[in-house]
Amino acid sequence: MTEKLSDTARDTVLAPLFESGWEMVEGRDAIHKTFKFADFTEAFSWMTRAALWAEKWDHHPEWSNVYKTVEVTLSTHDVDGLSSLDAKLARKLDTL
Ligand SMILES: C[C@H](O)[C@H](O)[C@H]1CNC2=NC(N)=NC(=O)C2=N1
Repeated sequence: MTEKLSDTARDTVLAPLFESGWEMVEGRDAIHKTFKFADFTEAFSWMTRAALWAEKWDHHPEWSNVYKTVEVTLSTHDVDGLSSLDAKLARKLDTL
């Protein structure tokens, strides 16, 4: 069962993500990061790899792509806020 991140978990789990460019979305319990690539092919192939992880983990990003930029917001809709699944997916997106 997925649960909202506790205050203590937030300190340990979110801190490294903030270091790598993720930030809280204003007015919402969600995190956001802008990913920039060399060109559209790089951006879209990264999205394709990301989509396979999202599907494997049944946890999906809110995202949009314009040319070589991908805007990603992560939140867990089932709990209306951040869960460990968002942190897990964020870490994966940072390494793809
Ligand atoms: C039924 C299915 O498991 C759920 O709707 C999953 C699918 N992907 C999801 N993705 C995200 N980001 N949050 C969810 O709560 C969620 N729930």
